Amino acid sequence: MLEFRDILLRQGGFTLAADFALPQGRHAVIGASGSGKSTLLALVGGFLSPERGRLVWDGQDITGMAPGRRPVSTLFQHHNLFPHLTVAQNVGMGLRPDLRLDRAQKDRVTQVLEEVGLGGTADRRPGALSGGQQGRVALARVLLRARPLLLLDEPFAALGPALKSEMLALLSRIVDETGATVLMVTHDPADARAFAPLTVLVEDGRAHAPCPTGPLLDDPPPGLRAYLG
Ligand SMILES: Nc1ncnc2c1ncn2[C@@H]1O[C@H](COP(=O)(O)OP(=O)(O)OP(=O)(O)O)[C@@H](O)[C@H]1O
Repeated sequence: MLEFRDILLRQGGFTLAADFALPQGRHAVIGASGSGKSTLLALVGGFLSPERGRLVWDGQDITGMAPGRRPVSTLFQHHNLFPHLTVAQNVGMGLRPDLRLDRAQKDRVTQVLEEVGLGGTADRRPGALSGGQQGRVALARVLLRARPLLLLDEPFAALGPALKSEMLALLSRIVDETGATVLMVTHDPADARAFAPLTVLVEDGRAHAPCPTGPLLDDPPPGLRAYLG
């Protein structure tokens, strides 16, 4: 469980407040543009520090912990793949950034590439793959890191609808298998409905406690209604 205990984070003239607990499982993060969704993820990832409050993961205070030491992996919209490395090397970096992988680790890379439907692409470079395949490489790297907290910021926004729903289904399956806790920022209510039983609404600099996705989107509060159109 991830607890936001009386958090206040200041960024320029903007403040983000959060005071709730996030249970294990899949969560969408939804809210108008500029409401603070990416800021919330940056707080959990350790890239921004709160001026007040604590962030607690499974009873451990991680407020001051460096990003690389947190139990967190992040999947960004721009997949941050290294163009000069092969697919297998890009994925292997999830295990060891220096890429000194032993036999068992190399086998795990092969296995996770199979899982995301990329068996046979290990020796290619990202530039030789489609956008959807590149997204899967980034997903494979995140899965291999196997951190219990997964942050996704509009991860599949660039994909077509069919590929996107395929990736969301794959991600849901793997998250359920691993028992991870996920926060996924999305602008698409259909993605939130498909992926996340619970949604964190971010409204005017306040992140609200997660609530059931369907009812929230069926009857959104005025700000969210205006944003969703
Ligand atoms: N580096 C910064 N310095 C000062 N203010 C910032 C900075 N980055 C973002 N902000 C402000 O913080 C607020 C929240 O930004 P954030 O990116 O979290 O919103 P968001 O909900 O993710 O928006 P979007 O949906 O448009 O990506 C915005 O009002 C933005 O102007």
